[in-house]
Amino acid sequence: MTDTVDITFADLDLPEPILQALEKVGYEKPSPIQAQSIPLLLEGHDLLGQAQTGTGKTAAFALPMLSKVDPDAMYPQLLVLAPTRELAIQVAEAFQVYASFSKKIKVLPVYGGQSYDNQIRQLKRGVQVVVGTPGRIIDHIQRKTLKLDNLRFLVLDEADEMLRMGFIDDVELILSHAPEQRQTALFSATMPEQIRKISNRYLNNPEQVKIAAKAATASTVKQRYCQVAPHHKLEALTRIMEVEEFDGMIIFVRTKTATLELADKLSARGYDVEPLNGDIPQNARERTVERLKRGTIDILVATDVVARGLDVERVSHVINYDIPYDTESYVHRIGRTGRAGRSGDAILFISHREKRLLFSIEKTTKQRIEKMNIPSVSELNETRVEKFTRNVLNAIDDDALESFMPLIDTIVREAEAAPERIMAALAKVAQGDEPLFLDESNSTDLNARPPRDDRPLRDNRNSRRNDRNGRGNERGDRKSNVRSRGKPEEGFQRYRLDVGYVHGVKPGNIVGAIANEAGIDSQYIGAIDIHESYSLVDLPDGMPKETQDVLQKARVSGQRLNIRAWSDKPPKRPRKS
Ligand SMILES: Nc1ncnc2c1ncn2[C@@H]1O[C@H](COP(=O)(O)OP(=O)(O)OP(=O)(O)O)[C@@H](O)[C@H]1O
Ligand SMILES: [Mg+2]
Repeated sequence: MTDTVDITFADLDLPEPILQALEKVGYEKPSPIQAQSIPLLLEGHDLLGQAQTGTGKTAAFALPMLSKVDPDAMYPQLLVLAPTRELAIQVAEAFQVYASFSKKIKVLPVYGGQSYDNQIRQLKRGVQVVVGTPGRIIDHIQRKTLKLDNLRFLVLDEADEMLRMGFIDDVELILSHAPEQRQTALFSATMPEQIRKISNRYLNNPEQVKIAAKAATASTVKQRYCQVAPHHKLEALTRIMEVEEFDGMIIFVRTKTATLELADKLSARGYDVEPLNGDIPQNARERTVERLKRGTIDILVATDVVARGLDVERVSHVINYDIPYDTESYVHRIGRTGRAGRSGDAILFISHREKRLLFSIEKTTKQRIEKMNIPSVSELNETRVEKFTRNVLNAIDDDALESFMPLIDTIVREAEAAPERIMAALAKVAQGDEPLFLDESNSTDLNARPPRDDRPLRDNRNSRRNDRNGRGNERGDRKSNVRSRGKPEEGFQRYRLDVGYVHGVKPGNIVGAIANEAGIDSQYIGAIDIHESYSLVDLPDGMPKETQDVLQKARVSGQRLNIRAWSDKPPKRPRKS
C-alpha cells in the first residue's frame, strides 16, 4: 500500500497466528491507520479511527481485537456492526482470513435476508466473533438466540452511517444489551462533526486516530465530471464506456427502479451488467457481488447500498450517473475504486443546475474535479478503429491462422480483386452488427449548451433566510438542493408535508427524518425545499404503495410528522460509566 510506515506487523506485538495469517495474505507492512490503531486497541483503549477509503481500516480493528479474543470461551466476545449486508459479509470474510491460523476462533456473519435456522445453529454451537447488520442482530437479541452479556469488544464500522438517523435507535438498543465494561471502537472514512460529538457518548475516554490526508478522497483516484443534460445521460454513459479502458465498473444511481432500468438498457447494448439494490433478494445480491469479483460481470448498477466499504479489487471506474445527495456519499462512492494504493477513475454526471453541488464536493474533499467532455462520434470512431487495428495486429501471430489458409486461398482465387479490396471485404464482414464507423455528419454533440430550463437556479429566499437565522447548513448540499422551486424533475412527484424547520435541527436531518418516517431510504428524496411550517419534497414516481400512503396521509390530513431528530432531543445515554 502507499504511505506505509517504517514498522512491520511483527513490531506491533501481534500474536503468532495472526502474523502467520498476514504472511499468507501477503500484506508487507501495516498501513498508517493500522500502525497507529493496533497498539492503542491492544492496550485496551476505546478508539475513534478515521482514514481514507481503501486504506485498511478493517484490519486496523480486526487484528488487535482478534488477538484479544479468548479462543477457549465459546460465547460472543466481539461484535462488529456494519450498515449493510454486503459489508457484514465482507468484514466477516476478512475476519475469517485474519483468524485462519487461530484455529478455535469462529466468526459468524449475521444479516437479514438469510435463514434464521443456520444462524441460530451456529450461535448455539458457539462463536466468539459476530459481524452483523443492526436489524438482524436485534432480532436475535429479542429471540434470545444472541446474548451479549459477555461481550468485551464492540466495533461500529462506517460509524457515521451507523449513527445517522434511523440507525441510532438500533445501535442504542444493541448497546443496552451489552456490558458497560467493554472496549469500543468506531471507524469510518468520514466523520461529520455533529456525529463525532454523538459518538463520544459511546466511547469511554477514547483515543483518536485521524490519518491526516491532504484530501478526503484518495489521491490515486482521478476525478472528473461531465456536464450532461438528463435526457442525454444514457448516450453519454455508453460513449464513455466505449472510450474508457475499464476493468470493473460501479455505476451509482438514485433509485432502485433506476438500477433495474439502466442495467436492462446496458445489457441490451451487450454489456455484462447486473443491478444491485436493497430490494433484490439477499442470495442474489451476494451472487452479484461475487460475480463482479470473479469477472463474470463487469458492471454493477447500484444504489448507495454498496457505496460504503465494498472492497472489490478490479473496480477501476466509479460513475456517479445520478449525483449523490451529500459529499460524504460522494467520498464513499468513489472510494470503491483506487483502493490499497491502486489507481482508479471517478466520473460524475451533473446537469447544469446541479453545479452547486459540484463546488461543494470540491470544497469538502479539497480536490479539484476536472471537467471532461463527452466523447464525440469521431472520437468513438477513432477508438473503434484503434481497437480493430490492435485486434488484427495481435491476431497475426496467432497459430490458429493456419487453419484459415485454405479458406483464404479459395477467396483469393474466386474474388479476382486486389488484396486490399479482399481485406476490406473481410473487415466489413468482421464488423458484424456493430458498425465500425458511426455516421459523424448526423450525430448530436452532447456537450452543447443546455436548454434554458436546465440552467442553474438562482439562490433562493430560503437559503438566505437560513444564513440569517444562523441555521448553518452543515451538510450544505442537501438543503441547497432547492430544485423544488420550479416543476418537479421528470419522473418525480411533489409532496407538501406539514413539517418545517424544527428548532435546533439541521435541514439534512429533516430530510433524514422524513425518509425515516416514510420508511424509505433518504436517497429517494429528490429536491426538498424547507419552509418555516412545511416542506416541499420531490420523490420519484413508482414509490412503493405503502410509502405513497404515508405521504398521502401526511399531505391530506396535514398530520405532523414525528421528527425524531437526535439533536432536538438527545436519546438517553446508554448504560456506560
Ligand atoms: N497492510 C496492508 N497491506 C496491503 N493491503 C492491505 C493492507 N491492509 C489492508 N489491505 C487491503 O486493502 C484493501 C482495503 O482495505 P479495507 O476494505 O479495510 O479499507 P477501508 O479503509 O475499510 O475502506 P472503506 O473506507 O472503503 O471501507 C483490502 O483489499 C485489504 O485486503
Ligand atoms: Mg471499510
